[in-house]
Amino acid sequence: MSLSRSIALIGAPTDIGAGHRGASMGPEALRVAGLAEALRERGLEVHDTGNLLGPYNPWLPPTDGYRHLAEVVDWNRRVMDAMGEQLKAGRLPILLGGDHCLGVGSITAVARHCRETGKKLRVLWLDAHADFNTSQVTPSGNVHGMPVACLCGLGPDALVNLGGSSPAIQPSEIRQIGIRSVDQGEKRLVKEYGLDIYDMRFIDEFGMKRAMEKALEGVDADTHVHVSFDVDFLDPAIAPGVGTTVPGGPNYREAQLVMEMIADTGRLGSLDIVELNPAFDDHNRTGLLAVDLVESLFGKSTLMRD
Ligand SMILES: NC(=[NH2+])NCCC[C@H](N)C(=O)O
Ligand SMILES: [Mn+2]
Ligand SMILES: [Mn+2]
Repeated sequence: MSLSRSIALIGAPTDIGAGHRGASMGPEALRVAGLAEALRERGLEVHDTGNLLGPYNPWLPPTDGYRHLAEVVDWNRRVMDAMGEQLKAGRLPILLGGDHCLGVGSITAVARHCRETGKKLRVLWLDAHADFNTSQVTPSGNVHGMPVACLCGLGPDALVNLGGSSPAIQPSEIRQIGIRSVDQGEKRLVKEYGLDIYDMRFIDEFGMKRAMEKALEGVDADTHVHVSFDVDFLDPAIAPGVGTTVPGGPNYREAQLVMEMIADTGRLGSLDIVELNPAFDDHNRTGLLAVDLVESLFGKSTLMRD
């Protein structure tokens, strides 16, 4: 990655797709944890574009299998437009979520940018969850459990067709890492769509190094790598500040290795940092950890390599 590359921070302060309130405070927690300063320290130019404005969370129960679908669509349109604008300007956009439903807008923009520029797309989905539910099988109606399905063409028309062509991505363009909570009906869909998943069982058996080697296989000079970093990917012992904790996630060293191996490809083109929920955090500990990991993602490595 060339160090002159400029970065755009895009705040999307909403918890519209989540089952707990508070991810709306994520962008500010990341700023307070020093995200922009840390990236500048790495020699990168950082433009904080501020926060997008979108509908408030009416906090209603789901209807027809979705909670707040209209508002979710509205937020995702804004995210898609903002990400698209920065990609067009040649900047590397970082979405500061916000809950993970925003991955639809973010990755739809990235996929379109790849089509327009003739790049291959590799999405690395770092998460405890597969986020492949539909309104038929969701246990919650929360759209943050559905973005990967929507991106693959399975979901409500307004999200599936957000960028005007469906599906936004092929299942073969995504790799999921750290997965350890997949709902019953979701499991069936994930198999049917042939998602490439490096779950905690794989990581236990073969190690994070092997999982990442596999996840990065085929990434070359023509590849745009998008990282969708759901902070609940991390073990809750080190990252309590999320709404949907699942025990048994990657520890600090494993998470660092993930980020370092992605950095080593030099192909990082865009990033989501989502699901950080300060209402569940302890003195912004999880926000600080997220910033620390993002530094590694942008090439802050061991003393040996610097
Ligand atoms: N992005 C997330 N944190 N997703 C959590 C999803 C939890 C659960 N699978 C659901 O669909 O409700
Ligand atoms: Mn997620
Ligand atoms: Mn998750």
